Amino acid sequence: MKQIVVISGKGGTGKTSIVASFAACASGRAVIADCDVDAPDLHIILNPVVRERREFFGLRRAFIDKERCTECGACIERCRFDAINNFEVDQSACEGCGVCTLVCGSDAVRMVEHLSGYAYISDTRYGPLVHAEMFPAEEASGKLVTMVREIARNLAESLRMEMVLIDGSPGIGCPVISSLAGADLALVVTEPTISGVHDLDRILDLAEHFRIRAMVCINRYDINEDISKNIERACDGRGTEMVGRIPFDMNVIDAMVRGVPVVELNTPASYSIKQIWSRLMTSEIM
Ligand SMILES: Nc1ncnc2c1ncn2[C@@H]1O[C@H](COP(=O)(O)OP(=O)(O)OP(=O)(O)O)[C@@H](O)[C@H]1O
Ligand code: SF4
Ligand code: SF4
Repeated sequence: MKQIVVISGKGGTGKTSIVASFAACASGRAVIADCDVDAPDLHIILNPVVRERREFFGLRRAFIDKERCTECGACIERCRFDAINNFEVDQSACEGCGVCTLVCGSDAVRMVEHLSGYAYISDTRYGPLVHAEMFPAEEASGKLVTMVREIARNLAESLRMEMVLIDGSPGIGCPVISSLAGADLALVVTEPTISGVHDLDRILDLAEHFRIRAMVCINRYDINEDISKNIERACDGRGTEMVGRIPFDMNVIDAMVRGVPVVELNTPASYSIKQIWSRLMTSEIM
């Protein structure tokens, strides 16, 4: 069973449109995992029917037992996040570091689990989808990504699916590291803008660091063909394979509004996406 992750250095490059199309291409052969847990939107195109919900416990938070607290102030002094005021922990400021439990000589602080979101296993017309929601102001999205990936991997194994197809988080922070780790192949989606070029470099460095084979595609390549050529040269220079160029195509937006993967329509973008999929499937890693 192989794990393919689609990532991008920045949001809005077209990652979700591409993963939804790949889901259609892989229909019945893949478990799909939406690891963009901070802003999940794959469900908009895949219209999942939820089958199972699992609780997600993020960071543990501190609680002070007023009965035991001697009001010595040691925890207030040592909390780096100024989360303790008037011998009470402000739950939205507590980062769960646990320092207060270590400095309290009266055993008055407890670290308590709390519900931070849910992971879901759903059915879609292309196969199972594992997705998640984080409650507002919650943190630990990297941990939730790890949970989504673990559920997806176990599901793929039990259903004897060929692959897990992962819609990764954008950026290069903790959630994207959790999306990438242990993947067999990463497709990096970029676009021909200055920030796109800069972010591409950072995300390729990250994939290289984890020794994950990365390939690149340029979405909306024709909005600036000069920058697209620069991206191609940069990939050449790094020895990274450029697997495709997707043109700007209003049908992609239309498909998203209609809730269908664009590959289900006959359009210039869908043709390019199918070609990219074929290249991924014929890569020696698969
Ligand atoms: N080739 C294209 N031509 C025209 N519009 C496109 C193309 N690819 C994507 N779009 C549009 O760009 C927007 C962003 O695409 P999408 O949501 O797939 O990107 P994303 O990288 O997953 O974004 P996010 O980081 O917000 O999840 C959407 O409105 C989508 O319809
Ligand atoms: S767990 Fe850390 S952040 Fe939270 S109150 Fe204690 S010291 Fe502060
Ligand atoms: S360190 Fe313990 S006893 Fe001292 S103020 Fe904090 S909770 Fe209370």
